[in-house]
Amino acid sequence: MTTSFDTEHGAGVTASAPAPALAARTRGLRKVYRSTVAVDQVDLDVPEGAVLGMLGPNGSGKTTTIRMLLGLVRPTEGEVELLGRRMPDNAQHALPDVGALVEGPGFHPFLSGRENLRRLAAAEPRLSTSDIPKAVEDALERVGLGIAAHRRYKGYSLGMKQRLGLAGALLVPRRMVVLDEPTNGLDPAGTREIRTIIGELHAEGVTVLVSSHLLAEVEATCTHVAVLHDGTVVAQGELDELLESGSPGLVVSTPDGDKALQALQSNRIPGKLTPEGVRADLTATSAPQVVEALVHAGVAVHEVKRERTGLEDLFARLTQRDAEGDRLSEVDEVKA
Ligand SMILES: Nc1ncnc2c1ncn2[C@@H]1O[C@H](COP(=O)(O)OP(=O)(O)OP(=O)(O)O)[C@@H](O)[C@H]1O
Repeated sequence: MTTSFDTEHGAGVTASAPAPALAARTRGLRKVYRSTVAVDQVDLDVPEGAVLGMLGPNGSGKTTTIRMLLGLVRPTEGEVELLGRRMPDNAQHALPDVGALVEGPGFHPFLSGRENLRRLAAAEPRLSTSDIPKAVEDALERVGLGIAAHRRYKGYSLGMKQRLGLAGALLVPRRMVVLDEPTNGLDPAGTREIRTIIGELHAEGVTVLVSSHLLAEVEATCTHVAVLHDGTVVAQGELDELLESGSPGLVVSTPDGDKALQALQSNRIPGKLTPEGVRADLTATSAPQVVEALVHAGVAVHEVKRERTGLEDLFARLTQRDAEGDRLSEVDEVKA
């Protein structure tokens, strides 16, 4: 896929297949803090309507990337486009459509959650004064903070602070919501609620960018993933494709296991018997070729599925510090 940077409209120009519309993207993004390279050569694509999970070890550059996307930090080099607008110069046009929960939202410690949210709501260009009370109550309810809304922010637990930050992001309908570690400090019930809210936003067509350390959460909630390591993106794309790319195996359910294995062998496809049928190795062949070989041999194929690795395996392999060569070859595979 070839892309170009169209600052006015945000649409990628392709020579061949049409590019997916992108809610956010970066090209050659780099941020250097004195001697620390926090982010380097990051080309991130966040497709419209996706729930993209940004994963990476501590210090891999997730927060810095998010802050540059939102115009909170100016890149040392590179370009950022958010909802078709160049950032940070067009922040005032892009940001009203973007709800964000980033580290350390500036809430006032001696005001209640509700009062803090009202102050935030007053600064929302899309909210009229008369709509503020309802918008605030709706957002508090949505994040499960209704009962504690009268209490001072100062006395909130970390999880309650996270919920209030999330309420601020959801004060008005958004085209995109950016959540930096939203489950930080939340108990399992709170984590489940965040998952539900992300699911609701996705169903409404809102693009969600969420950074997380919780791989299981990302696997359960995200359609897309970007893995960062040492400030660079080592893999990105659809979650299913990334998971499948790590395991070149096809699991075939069939009552004719022996016949299937024979068919694989006569087509020089490595395979083995499994309880449900056979597993064909896809290192040197494709899934359609396996199916064709089996069907041609008269094997009753009931079900075919690619083997998937867990996100945890994929993440470990991509971010392994002592396996640079392996990591790079896998990235090529993933991007191919
Ligand atoms: N304001 C800053 N000044 C100096 N160095 C910074 C600053 N912000 C980030 N860094 C450094 O940049 C690197 C990337 O940090 P960043 O917070 O973006 O990573 P992260 O992936 O979000 O980490 P975590 O998962 O721990 O939140 C780290 O080495 C960090 O110490």
